[in-house]
Amino acid sequence: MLFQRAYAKINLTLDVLGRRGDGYHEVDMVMQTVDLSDVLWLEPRDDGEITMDSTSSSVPVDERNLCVQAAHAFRRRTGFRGGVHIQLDKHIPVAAGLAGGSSDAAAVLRGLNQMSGAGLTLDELAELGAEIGSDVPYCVYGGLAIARGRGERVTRYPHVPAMYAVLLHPRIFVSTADVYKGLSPSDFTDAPRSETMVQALAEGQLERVAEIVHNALERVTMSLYPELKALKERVASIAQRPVHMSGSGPTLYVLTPVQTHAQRLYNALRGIMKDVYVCRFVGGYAEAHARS
Ligand SMILES: C[C@@](CO)(OP(=O)(O)O)[C@H](O)COP(=O)(O)OP(=O)(O)OC[C@H]1O[C@@H](n2ccc(N)nc2=O)[C@H](O)[C@@H]1O
Ligand SMILES: Nc1ncnc2c1ncn2[C@@H]1O[C@H](COP(=O)(O)OP(=O)(O)O)[C@@H](O)[C@H]1O
Repeated sequence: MLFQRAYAKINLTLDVLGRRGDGYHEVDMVMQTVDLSDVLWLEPRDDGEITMDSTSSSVPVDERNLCVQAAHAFRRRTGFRGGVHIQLDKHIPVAAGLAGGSSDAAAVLRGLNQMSGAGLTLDELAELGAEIGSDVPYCVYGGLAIARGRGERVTRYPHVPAMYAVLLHPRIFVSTADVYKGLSPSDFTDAPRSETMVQALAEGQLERVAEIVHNALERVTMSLYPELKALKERVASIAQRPVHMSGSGPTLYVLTPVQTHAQRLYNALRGIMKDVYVCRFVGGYAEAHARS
């Protein structure tokens, strides 16, 4: 049995440069892994089947699951014929803007690479991941990175900022496709903030980071879900710090470089919401099982 951890991400910046002809948007985003994770167990099957189970009833366990899609994509790419049963212990909220599904898919790619001995590089796994979803290539690497294109062009930064994020997941279901559809040209920019963000993180200007955070999708998500806007204002008044949204939402987060501040904030926010998490920024996945 093989064990893989699949971490959540938050978007520290998310700029949209414009709409493309293929139904996607050209984006430029700073992604950061946080230590909220799903756990996957991969068990070889003698009959060559791909099957899965999940602790969460909110995700399908058939071909719609990104884990199953990743296993098929891996077999197509490598010719690996082995079967696998995937046990998914789900802890990352679903459809939350935290890339839980993409991260699970990336974990299956890394896990099958190890199990099969196929020896694909992380770059090759990331390229394969793009067939499954825009965020999967980033999730193959994890850590701090800028993702461009539709998300699949990833530049990694080895730096791990000493930062905490308090995440809040209001139980609202958000469709990523609907949010992108709601963008208008006034949401687009030619001047993405990603380089500025990465520089501030590298220079340890952690208090500046919260000022640079930007998410072009926030206007749309907040207009689709006015209750989220109200919640954000309430959280800001409790936290006395800026509150941000990850990805297409609805997860909100507050950043602080001080662990005791994060813990205090967690205690205060638990009074108004059930799904609150104190997370630390973490680096990328070890490359031990892939050629470099
Ligand atoms: C918004 C982001 C930010 O990190 O994350 P989440 O909120 O999903 O975590 C991503 O761009 C989401 O990536 P992901 O969830 O992998 O998207 P995909 O499955 O590839 O696409 C879902 C749908 O979103 C739209 N889409 C996605 C990516 C992109 N660059 N432009 C788009 O317009 C398309 O309509 C697409 O059909
Ligand atoms: N392993 C998985 N975990 C979570 N969601 C999954 C998974 N496989 C497929 N999905 C589907 O993908 C959609 C987006 O899920 P998720 O990746 O959690 O959100 P987001 O893209 O907002 O970060 C959901 O509608 C869910 O049903």
